[in-house]
This record gives sequence, structure tokens and C-alpha cells, in this order.
Amino acid sequence: MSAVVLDPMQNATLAGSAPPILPHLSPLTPTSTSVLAAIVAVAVLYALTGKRTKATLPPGPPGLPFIGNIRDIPKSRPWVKFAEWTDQYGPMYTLKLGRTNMIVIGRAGPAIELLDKRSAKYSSRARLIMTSELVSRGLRMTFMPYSDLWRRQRRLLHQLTSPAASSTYEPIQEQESTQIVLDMLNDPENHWPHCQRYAGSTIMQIAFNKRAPTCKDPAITRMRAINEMMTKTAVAGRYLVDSLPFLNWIPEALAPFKQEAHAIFDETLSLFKSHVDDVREAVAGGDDAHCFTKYILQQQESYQLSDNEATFLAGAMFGAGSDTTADGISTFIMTMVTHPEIQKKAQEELDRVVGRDRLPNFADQPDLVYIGAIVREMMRWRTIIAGGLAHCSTEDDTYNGYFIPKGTVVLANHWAIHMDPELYPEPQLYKPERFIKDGKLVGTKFSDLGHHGYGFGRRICPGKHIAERSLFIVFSRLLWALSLRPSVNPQTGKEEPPSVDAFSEGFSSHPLAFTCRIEPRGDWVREVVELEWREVGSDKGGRK
Ligand code: HEM
Repeated sequence: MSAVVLDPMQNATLAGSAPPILPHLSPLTPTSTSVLAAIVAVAVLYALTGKRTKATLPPGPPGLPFIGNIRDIPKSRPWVKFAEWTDQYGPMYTLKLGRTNMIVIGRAGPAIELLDKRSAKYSSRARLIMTSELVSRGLRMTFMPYSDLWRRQRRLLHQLTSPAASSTYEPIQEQESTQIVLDMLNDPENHWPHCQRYAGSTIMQIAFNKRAPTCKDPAITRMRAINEMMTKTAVAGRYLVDSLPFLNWIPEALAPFKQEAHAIFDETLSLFKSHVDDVREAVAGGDDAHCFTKYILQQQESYQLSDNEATFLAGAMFGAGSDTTADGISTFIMTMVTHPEIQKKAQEELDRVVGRDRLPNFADQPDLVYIGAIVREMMRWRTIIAGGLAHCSTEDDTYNGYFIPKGTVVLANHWAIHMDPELYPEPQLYKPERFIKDGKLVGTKFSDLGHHGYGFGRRICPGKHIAERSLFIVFSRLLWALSLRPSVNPQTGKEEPPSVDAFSEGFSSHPLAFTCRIEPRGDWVREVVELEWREVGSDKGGRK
């Protein structure tokens, strides 16, 4: 989620975490003068009566009275502008967004210092009245303030997503990755829906023991629809209540926005509940149902979670883990199509380590060093949540001579951090080799993984071990089976590679629609993949 308005319609998700972190602070574009006048009036009132902060925040671009920098922030790919400001103002600078201060961090060092090492102070989220409080009734983890409920949910989730727990879901990822290879072989043109199906079905199995054999399966289409409804409510300027919080006092009967939020909440809860009830029934009927929901229900009482809190904990995983993973796979395909020499090197490694008689599997991971580096470099070069997801401070703090008051929004701009030329020489180039030393995978002085694509501190992505496994198994299997090349223009006979810069604008981003040639690497491929599918392609659960 970026700190500013992105259009979630183009890539709705991280349902637990829709695009804009501060829709009410984003470049407001109200069309009516009366709306604008009302906002200005409230801003004047606030300026006269509101709490003033000390003037020792890190300096940043000068803004206008009352609205500050709101109008300086581009709607499209704001993280790129934020990175330019990092070059101009330094690793930390302040943007004034109406009455809120937002510190943007563009280098790994200060991000680690504040968000990791002082995470007790920097682990809350900014207030999102429409999307979090009204549409989600405060139940979506990604939007939750740092609270007792958030801590209980995170503790429970930690058990379900630790490295050891994540490895128990590998059979699901092996099954789904076999299908994505088959889908690409059988229907190469629809590579993007295949990525979405892989990601959606994998997370539905992990969360609810339910799989989606096609990308039109209601198990995922309904979850996507719910998600989109929620993320639409986060578009900047759409709901005045986010700019004028006192409107939240209006009774629901007189507030259409509250009625709308109520309807979305009811629909979401009823869908999540239906999945939870199916798991409950399956378990009662003796099904093993190895999925988050089973364990959440088992521990609901000891973690003092109400029915709705438990239901949303399971339900919100789809929004958080589905599009992000699909975006990563699509980015990988674009990257291989545009970097044939890297693809060739990876395939040489696969031939050497795996051979041509079987698909790669998780046991091969320690030996597939180059594939590991491809995953890391994808996460750095075209980081999936490019703008980062803003944290919010809950105590006053001082750092490097600056005073950071409680309530400051702190955004680690992943894009700028990953384009730091000191940490990543020639950062614009896609170079997996930067993460290999003496034949082994290496990180940076700030991160063992070599990047910060899963965020920071106590809010770091809880699904990262699951996501890492998905990226590894899917990338290695697609590379093992397929040759990924640019399309050929029939008129000129020349290859036309996709753009490496055309990305969707949503909270997490993927390459805009592109064509490419996806073909089997050789005549041995189909037989091996079909054989594997016969073993693992049961209705759910993969190889037992
Ligand atoms: C490649 C895929 C993924 C990427 C790039 C990604 C990235 C992120 C990032 C950057 C954050 C915000 C961290 C911060 O605030 O500093 C986040 C939060 C979150 N992610 Fe992921 N994620 C991925 C997959 C997943 C999966 C598979 C799951 C679930 C199994 C998941 C569940 C969550 C949840 C629940 C949060 C909210 C945590 C909180 O606010 O406390 N993510 N993710």
C-alpha cells in the first residue's frame, strides 16, 4: 500500500491492505467547490486550534499552506517521485499531508533503525475510516492499529506461518505449481489468469482447504469480488468522511456511505463465514483439513477471539496473499522474456541439478542457487509493493537529531530503498549475480534475503515464508519446462519484448498485459509434467 492514492481497480488487493494508506490525505480531487471550501474551512479551524508539532522533523519539499504537499504527489507511481525526493532531501524527509506529517524513508539503514529496532514505537497504522473502521469494522489485520486484538491475531498467525508450519503446505504448492506448468503448456496466451489461479487456489487451500481448478472457479472469483469492493472504498477523495472525520458521527440512517459500508461488511462476513463453516463441517466429518481455519477455530478460545475476529483472520489472508503472489509470478515471466541470457543460465543449472526426468521440487532448493538469486533480484528490481505499506508511530521519538512526534506516518519506500546505488550497484539492471558469492546465496548488510519486499518490524509480512516457497517452486518449474521468449511481429518478423517499466498502478503491481511466446523447452517436458499431475492432481491437498 502506498502512502498515496493508487487506483485499486487496476489491481485490487492485499485485501487486508488496500491501495492507499491515507486516502484522506492523498491528492484530493474534489470536483465541487463546496466540498473544497468545506475542507479548507476545517483545515483553517484545525490550524487555529490543533496541536502543533515541533519544527524539527526532517526537512522535505516545501508545500502549500494547510494542504502541504498533497498536490505535489503524483497519482501514478508516487514511489518514483518519492525516490527523487530522497536524492534531493536525503534518506529521511517529511511530507505534510494536511494536518498529518509523513516521514518518507528512502534508505535501508534508517528504515531498519526506526521500523525494526524501535518497532515498539512504529508498529501502528494510519486511520482509514471508510475502509478499515466502517467496511471492515476494524477486523482486517492489515489496517488494524497496534492493539491488543492485532497482537493476539499476529501471535496466532505466527504459529501458522513460521518456517516449520509453512513447510507443511509445500504439497499444496507442488500440486498447484504442477497445474500452472500444465496451464501454460495448454493455454500459453492466458499466462496472467494462470498466475492468478495459482495464487488464489494456493491461498484458498492454505486458508480454507478449498482449491480452484480454474481461474473462473467461484472459490476465487467471489473472494476477488469482495476484495475489489473493499479496495474501491479506499480510493482517494471518494469518501468525504476520510477527509472530515466528524462526519462519522452522522447516524447510519442519514449517511449513505455508512449504509454502503454496512452492505459490504455483511457480504464479506457472510462469504468468509461460509468458508469457515465448510471447514468446521469437514473437520466434524473426519476430514484432516490441514488449513489455517482449522487451527484458528481450535485456538479461538485461548486467543480470546470472537467469532467475527476468527473468521476475518482467516478470510483476510486471500486479500493479502493472492494478488501479491500472482504479481510476483507475472513479473518473473516478463523478466525472463526480456533477459534471455539469465533464463539460459537458470536452465543450465536446472539441467545440471534436476535433469530432465522429473520436475524440480523443494528438496532441490539448496542446490538451485541461481534460481534463488532470481527470486531475490525480482523482489528487489520490481518490488511487488513498490510504495511500501505505511506504519504509524505511537510514541514521541528522537532520531539523528530529529523529533518525530507520536502519530507520525512513517513510510519506507521500497522502491527507493531497492534502487540505492550504494547497496545495489547499477540498481536499474536485473542482475541475480549480485546475490551470489562463492557459489552461495548472500544478502546485504541490512537483510539476509537481500531486499525488503516483505516490509519491516512487527508489521513485516507474516506470509513471507509461504510466499518465498511459492516463488521458488513456481519459478523453478516454469523455467524447467518452458522457453519464455518475446512475441514476433508478423509484419517485421522481429521480436518485440514487453516493456520492463509498464506496471499496474495498484497497491501491489504486476506488468501491464503483454504477449510473449511460451513453449515447451523440449519433447521430454509434457510427459514428465503429465505424469506428475497424475500423482498430485487430486481435488485438493496435493501429494499426501
Ligand atoms: C510475494 C508475495 C507477498 C509480498 C510481496 C508481500 C508483502 C507484504 C508487505 C510489504 C506487507 C506490509 C509490511 C509492513 O507493513 O511493513 C505485507 C503485510 C501482510 N501480508 Fe504479505 N506479502 C506477500 C504474500 C503474503 C501471503 C502469501 C500472505 C498470507 C499467507 C500474506 C499476509 C500478509 C498479512 C496478513 C499482512 C498484514 C500484516 C500486518 O499488518 O500486521 N502476505 N505483505
